[in-house]
Amino acid sequence: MTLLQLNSLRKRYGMVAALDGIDLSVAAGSRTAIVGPSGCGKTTLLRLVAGFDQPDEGMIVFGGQLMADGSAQVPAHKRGIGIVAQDGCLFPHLTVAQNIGFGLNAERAVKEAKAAELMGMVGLDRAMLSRRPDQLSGGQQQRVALARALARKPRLMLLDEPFSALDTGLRAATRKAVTEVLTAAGITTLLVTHDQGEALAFADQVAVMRAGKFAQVGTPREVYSKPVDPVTAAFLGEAIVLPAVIGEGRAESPLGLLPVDDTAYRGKAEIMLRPEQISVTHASGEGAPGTIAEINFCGATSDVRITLGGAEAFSFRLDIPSREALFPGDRVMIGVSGTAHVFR
Ligand SMILES: Nc1ncnc2c1ncn2[C@@H]1O[C@H](COP(=O)(O)OP(=O)(O)OP(=O)(O)O)[C@@H](O)[C@H]1O
Repeated sequence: MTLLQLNSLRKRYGMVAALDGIDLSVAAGSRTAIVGPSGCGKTTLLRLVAGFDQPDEGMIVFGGQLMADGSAQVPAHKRGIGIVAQDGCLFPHLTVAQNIGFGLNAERAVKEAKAAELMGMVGLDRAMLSRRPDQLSGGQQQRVALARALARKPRLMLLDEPFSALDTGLRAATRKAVTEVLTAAGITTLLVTHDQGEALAFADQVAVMRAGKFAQVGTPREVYSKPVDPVTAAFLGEAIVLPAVIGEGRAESPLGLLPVDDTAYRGKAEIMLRPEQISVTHASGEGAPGTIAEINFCGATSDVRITLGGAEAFSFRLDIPSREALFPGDRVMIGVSGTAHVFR
């Protein structure tokens, strides 16, 4: 069942088309991530869904009800949508308990009991209920912000880069905890992030955004393994893109003859491989010949640039395990596993 439907949404700020025709279906109970570079329109989209701003054109339907269609608009507080922003936006002068209970229409004792229950849900010690936000770590503040949003029992939760202010380890742990809480509560979630890894790890549907449009919408595996174009491919991770001639399910490429994922296509095209498909060994192994043009030791892995067939035009960069001692000028063999993706 579709909980949220966006049709041809457009929003301009003066000359800037912040949203330029957005279509999206969000299934009830699912997790969708919207990922894209800074300024592509992610926050604008969340603001429109939350009801903080109005689309110029297009339609937002939530739970079968029209929320906005360019002229009419259901106000934010009547939508039943929760939001957690980048910095949590907790009220600094209120305690954790007061923050969580804020805006709840209930007696004090009921609010306090609710706050205590939600602290358990988001994995925080109830002893923190009497603290103020500045007495909590960044990760703890984000969990309180989530508890506050959960208190209103939203049907849809919007997360606007809620982990970006946290350092790497805490970020992954907080993301996992938040995902578990939302899944257990069965709350449909829309996450906005500029972090590809976060989007792929979090969501069952990923929408890749570029200049106010969705370049691609699909499962994490689809968008990662079958990106629509080289720009989308590079945005979602390291991509090795090479020219090729395709025919009968195979590509003639600078890396030799490779099986491709598009068996119908014939002719010239670019192909893409992900680095985990590539192995590099000393010249005695099997594969296509190449030369190490550059190598930078980074500990467990080394960043190498490899040229194929002596042509700079066919060079690519790759992180490889550092266990093999390789040096500039070394001849290597490059093995490929799996299929190459064809950009038609
Ligand atoms: N209130 C506004 N007035 C004018 N321009 C705006 C306004 N809000 C957003 N924009 C512009 O609209 C575009 C999209 O902005 P938005 O904040 O949605 O991007 P974003 O993808 O969320 O970026 P970031 O990842 O940096 O937060 C940008 O070019 C931005 O400068």
